[in-house]
Amino acid sequence: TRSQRTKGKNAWYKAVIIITVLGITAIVALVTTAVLQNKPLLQKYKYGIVLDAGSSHTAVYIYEWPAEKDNDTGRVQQTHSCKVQGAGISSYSVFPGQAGASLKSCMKEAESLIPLSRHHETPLYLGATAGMRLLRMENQSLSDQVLWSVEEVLRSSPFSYQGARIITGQEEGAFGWVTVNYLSDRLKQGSGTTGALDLGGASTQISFVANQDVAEESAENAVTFRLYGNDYFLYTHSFLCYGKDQALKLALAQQTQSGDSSVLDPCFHPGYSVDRSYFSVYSSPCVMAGKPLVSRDSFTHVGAGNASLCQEVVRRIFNFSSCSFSRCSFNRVYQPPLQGPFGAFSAFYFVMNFLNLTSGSLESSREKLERYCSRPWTQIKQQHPDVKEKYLAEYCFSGSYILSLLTDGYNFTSDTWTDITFIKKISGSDAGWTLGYMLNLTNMIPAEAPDTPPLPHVGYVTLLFFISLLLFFLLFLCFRFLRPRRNSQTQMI
Ligand SMILES: Nc1ccn([C@@H]2O[C@H](COP(=O)(O)OP(=O)(O)OP(=O)(O)O)[C@@H](O)[C@H]2O)c(=O)n1
Ligand SMILES: [Ca+2]
Repeated sequence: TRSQRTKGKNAWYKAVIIITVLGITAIVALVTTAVLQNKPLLQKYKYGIVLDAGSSHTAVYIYEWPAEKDNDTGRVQQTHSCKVQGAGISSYSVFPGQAGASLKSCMKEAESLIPLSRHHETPLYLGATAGMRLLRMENQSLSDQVLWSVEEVLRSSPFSYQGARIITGQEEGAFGWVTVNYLSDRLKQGSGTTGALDLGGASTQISFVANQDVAEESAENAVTFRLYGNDYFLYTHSFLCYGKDQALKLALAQQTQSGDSSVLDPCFHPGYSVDRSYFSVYSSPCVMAGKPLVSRDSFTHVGAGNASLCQEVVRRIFNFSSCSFSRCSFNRVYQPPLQGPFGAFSAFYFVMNFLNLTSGSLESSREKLERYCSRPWTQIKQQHPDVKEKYLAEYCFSGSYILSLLTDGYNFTSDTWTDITFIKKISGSDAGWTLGYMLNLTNMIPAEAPDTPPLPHVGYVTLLFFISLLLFFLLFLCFRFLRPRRNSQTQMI
């Protein structure tokens, strides 16, 4: 009976070892499967191209996103941008047929960057902004010819051409807002959003979430979006002619009304002196005031370098005289109370970054600008030999214009000034309307929140591991309690 007992014990030990080994193998296999199952496969990408045909230049943006996750927020990003040589497409009004040719080298670059197999399914859009809006106002036939010319070139590319059009100021403002909030991952979370401030050469846009009254008070400034299951009521406005190049023309037109042979301009550095033609100032449809009735064709533009006087000059290009709404920004345009924070991009960034004014209080920005504007033109040129003279000469004006637009125009104060962040890129993608425009046209932001599994992946694997461990332990306990009873019975016999 003793050998019987030892035999039984040995068999029992063998069973325990086999069960332990099998149990551990099963747990390891289970967890490995759970981990591997969700491991991303070799990443494949899809692509989209948007051409931003601005008033001062055209840029080609290439976006990419993981092929199997079309609807996932934050997944679309800019992989490349190409700056088209020369001025914006609206400047080809003299030879409209040549507008398309200017895009060719950037389009070739896009062909070489996007994998061949994806070319035919890559959507391609062109959106033109304020420069083309102004050309259309002046001469619709010329603006049509420019669009046909770019269309011809884009159609002949291997990509899936989706159209070239002049987008509205409302779209430009609203999609800039979508871009900024998509890139900062604020949409899916449903948390607070960021307003968007865009300054171009010919127009400027302001967009922020306001309450639903906007639609009642001024329907043309209201845009609603339903994104990831959240409703957003946006206020947006685009001021045509208030981009920084057109604003400079407005300011110069104000100062040349007397028709004098020279103008002492506080917005340019002391020692700056350039001959300008009256035509170059008054040729834009933005300049309402007529060209003064003088026989001379040009005037001498002389700098006086005084930022506070410049702000007074600039303030005169806004009309604050009347408002038929509860409140206005300027030019009789409705604007609800500001709701921050704000991201200010494109020329807001270029200019403020150049002037080192991207941080600090409104007062310190004013002081710094005052010092910068008063510096002699020769000194400024010496300090920045590689900046184009045309750009360099205008930074004092542009800085003063931006301060005046944001404070006198949009009503930012010393307190709310710090709500504004001057930005160029967010997570590697340029801030601007193009990304939002593409996301919208490709339906890449769903109206409803996508269904997500109740547990995150790590939680799921951990839970699975502990449940298997528990089962294994229970099995082990069963064996342990079964054995002694059978043994004692044998002993009694
Ligand atoms: N490094 C740079 C790049 C551009 N600019 C100027 O910034 C202004 C606006 O540029 P941008 O935002 O590119 O305007 P566009 O998109 O061309 O114009 P719009 O949006 O009005 O059509 C232009 O006067 C341009 O000359 C600048 O000062 N410094
Ligand atoms: Ca622009």
